[in-house]
Amino acid sequence: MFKKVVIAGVGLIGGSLGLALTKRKLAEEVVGVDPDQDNLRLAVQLGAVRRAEVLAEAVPAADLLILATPIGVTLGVLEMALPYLTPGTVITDVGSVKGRLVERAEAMLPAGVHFVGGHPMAGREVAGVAGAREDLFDGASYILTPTPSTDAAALARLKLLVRALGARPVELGCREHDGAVALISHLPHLLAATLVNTVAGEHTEELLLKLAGGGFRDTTRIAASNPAMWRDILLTNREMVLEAVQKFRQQLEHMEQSIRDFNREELVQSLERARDTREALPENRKHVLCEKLQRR
Ligand SMILES: NC(=O)C1=CN([C@@H]2O[C@H](COP(=O)(O)OP(=O)(O)OC[C@H]3O[C@@H](n4cnc5c(N)ncnc54)[C@H](O)[C@@H]3O)[C@@H](O)[C@H]2O)C=CC1
Ligand SMILES: O=C(O)C(=O)Cc1ccc(O)cc1
Repeated sequence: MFKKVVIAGVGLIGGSLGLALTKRKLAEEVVGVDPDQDNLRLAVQLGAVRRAEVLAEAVPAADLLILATPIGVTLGVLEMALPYLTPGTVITDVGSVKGRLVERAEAMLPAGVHFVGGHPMAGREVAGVAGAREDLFDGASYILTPTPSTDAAALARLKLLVRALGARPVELGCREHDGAVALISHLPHLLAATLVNTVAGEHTEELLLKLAGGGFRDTTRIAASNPAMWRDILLTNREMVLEAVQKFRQQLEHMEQSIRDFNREELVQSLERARDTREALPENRKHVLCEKLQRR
């Protein structure tokens, strides 16, 4: 499918892409670029990349460049790669927030080099290549964010790649993407962290954690994720996250009022609506929700 794939940022997501590309024979060679030498060595050992290179040697022969870095440095890495890019290279990223990234990337690229924004809706609570998994993207949605100037052939190649990873390509505009992930990924993260902190703020914290059963575990699993990554996500998608918080606050206040008023009908209506919506959630989340997988 690809001759040379270069992954800049061989962490959890970059490493998982490297493993999937290699194990599924989707690329002749996968090369890693990362300033963290220990992580890079481990990536080679685990087979996520065949070897490590620096951007200047890796990029010229790349037919696919995947930017899998923290969102704050993605554009900087692309800028550093600019002098080495050759026509025909397709570039994609995996960032959790798009903002103006795609617009800026498109504006800086030379003719014949094509950028298509990407975002796999799959992850784990651990950072670094040590947590990378070949099957991370199996059954997941994988968002692509084409624009009116996106090259149709580059988009088609990335859609094929996404399918070959076992994921389902979903096309969204950047703003639409950021609004959607604010509600279904960023807000849940914020709430999981807030829920844990609510318990952590009690003087009986130790007892409470001892008593906590599946409900607390299930609703707070993602609070164990990488804090630096989530800080970047929440601040980069600030506007959409604040809108989502506002919507959540309205729902919470509605529930609160039903309880205050002893309004049995309204309370059960809210709970029934939530149950029915939750039951209709497509069942494709083995990589995200399956506890067994996390323990492996
Ligand atoms: N962790 C998750 O569950 C998901 C994360 N993402 C996105 O994937 C991206 C990467 O996240 P993770 O893989 O979780 O993080 P990670 O921390 O596991 O990996 C990031 C890697 O980028 C490297 N890096 C930092 N600066 C670099 C530079 N200048 N050049 C090259 N490499 C550099 C780091 O050394 C690290 O190995 C983020 O943009 C995040 O928003 C997307 C979906 C899920
Ligand atoms: O929110 C989730 O479903 C996860 O647990 C994994 C995850 C984290 C960050 C992303 O940008 C996308 C997926």
